[in-house]
Amino acid sequence: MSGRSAALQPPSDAVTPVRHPDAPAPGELIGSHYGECFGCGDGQPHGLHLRVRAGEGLGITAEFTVQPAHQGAPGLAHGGVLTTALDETLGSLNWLLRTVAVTGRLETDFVRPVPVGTTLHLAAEVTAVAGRKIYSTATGRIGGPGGPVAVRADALFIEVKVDHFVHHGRQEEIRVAMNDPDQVRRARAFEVNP
Ligand SMILES: CCCCCCCCCCCCCC(=O)SCCNC(=O)CCNC(=O)[C@H](O)C(C)(C)COP(=O)(O)OP(=O)(O)OC[C@H]1O[C@@H](n2cnc3c(N)ncnc32)[C@H](O)[C@@H]1OP(=O)(O)O
Repeated sequence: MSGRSAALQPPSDAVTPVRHPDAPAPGELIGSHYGECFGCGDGQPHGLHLRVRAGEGLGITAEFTVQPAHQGAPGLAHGGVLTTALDETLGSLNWLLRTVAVTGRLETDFVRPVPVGTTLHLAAEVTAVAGRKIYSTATGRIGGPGGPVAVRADALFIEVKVDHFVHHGRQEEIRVAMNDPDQVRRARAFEVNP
């Protein structure tokens, strides 16, 4: 059983967005947007260390292997961790639009249990854009990229300015990020008009 709420249905004036000409090439590994990110950063020992690749059009793929630190029930991935993997994959679609956006709404269907040690093969795509609202969908499969769906999600991301993070983030981390030229470059890479 699945279904998305009305808030995740694109309005009638939504359009199909265009892949940004400077988006990473299909097949290119998309680096982490922030080293301390729980989803994609290398700086989090128990993070997901998600590896994301740009796909064709408005799609991307990603992989994440469930570790013992990600358990909910014995030997099984925690649902919140699986949702994080979907959220991070969907968030990486920002790179294809070169837009900065944050998750506004995310609805997950848990279809099959995912044991520890399993590699989750994720695929996500942007489906529509209406003003600042970006609609997207993702699946996570087990046993290979063509294997059965274990989780799927629909999401609404809302475009924000980089200032969103500077204003809301704890100053300690913001200061470190702003003093890191690589981090500033990565943040600016999301923006169409830096
Ligand atoms: C320096 C370092 C930089 C690093 C960069 C890394 C970036 C990558 C990060 C990726 C990390 C991975 C991902 C993560 O983990 S992102 C982290 C998790 N997400 C957040 O923390 C977001 C928290 N929420 C907010 O900040 C605000 O609520 C936002 C910004 C989202 C909207 O507040 P804002 O005041 O700006 O806008 P608005 O309220 O006028 O709404 C605008 C439109 O949107 C519609 N709407 C809004 N919410 C919802 C909803 N829940 N359901 C349905 N609709 C919703 C709303 O009806 C309106 O529609 P319309 O009236 O126009 O039709």
